[in-house]
Amino acid sequence: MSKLLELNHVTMKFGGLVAVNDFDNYIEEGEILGLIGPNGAGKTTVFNVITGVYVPTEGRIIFNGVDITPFKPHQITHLGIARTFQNIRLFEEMTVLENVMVAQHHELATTDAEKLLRQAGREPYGAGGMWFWKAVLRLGYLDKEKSIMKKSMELLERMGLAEFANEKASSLPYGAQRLLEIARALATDAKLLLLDEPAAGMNPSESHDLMNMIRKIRDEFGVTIFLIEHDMKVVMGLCERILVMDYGKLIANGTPEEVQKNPKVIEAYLGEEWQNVGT
Ligand SMILES: Nc1ncnc2c1ncn2[C@@H]1O[C@H](COP(=O)(O)OP(=O)(O)OP(=O)(O)O)[C@@H](O)[C@H]1O
Repeated sequence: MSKLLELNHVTMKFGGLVAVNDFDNYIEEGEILGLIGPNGAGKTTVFNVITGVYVPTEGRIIFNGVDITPFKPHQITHLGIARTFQNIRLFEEMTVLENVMVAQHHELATTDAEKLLRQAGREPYGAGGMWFWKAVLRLGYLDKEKSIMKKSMELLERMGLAEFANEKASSLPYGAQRLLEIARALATDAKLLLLDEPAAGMNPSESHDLMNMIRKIRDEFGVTIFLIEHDMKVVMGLCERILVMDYGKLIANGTPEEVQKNPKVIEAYLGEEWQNVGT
């Protein structure tokens, strides 16, 4: 297997606070990799430096052989890294289908529509610009719209969300909203999917379905998965390898079995209660 993403001695400081401290690891192509650790350990900051939200203070990030360290978020999305967030970030007023269609905005943006909107002084994807995309999607204003709609419907079908296509995103059950976020990320043709606490707020049956869906996405879409998760049943049952962070530092790297037995991990994070979880 080849390395899809490498983090080479990455450090991220916010003033005096070292949120990520000399993080040195990699993600193999096709892997389902977990990132765990206590609150404030630096997990989301790792996602933020990978996706270009922050440029790391030190170190390099290599994706598919390309040094993406200084790249802007939209460039990184374009190269094939997509993410979901801890708190669901859907366009609530749009339908499920429209949410997936808008996520392909880098395709829409190849037309003059975005330029037009910028000239008019409006942010294309901010609240003010949303009316515009809604109109574009509804009216079939752009030539590409039909193929984007077809691709979006196929994606919804594969994710088991097709029955909700014309419902408002906010009307979906919670677990389905989380799946819709993943569908949106996949719509960008991502090679690497970063999932920030995908099982947060899910009941046991929803998180069980989520695990199956994530495996299916990896197998059928050929996507590599890197996920942050506090639900140990999900992490231990799903991930092939797990990285553990504490106070910005990587303290362990191994299979679920290895990580569960690691005394440093038990002390920093897992404690006693995880032992009831099993694998
Ligand atoms: N933009 C920022 N400015 C200043 N400090 C920040 C910033 N982003 C994160 N931090 C700090 O960096 C540390 C790591 O935060 P981070 O959100 O990465 O942790 P986490 O492991 O994802 O935690 P959780 O499990 O609670 O989501 C925290 O102390 C946080 O307050």
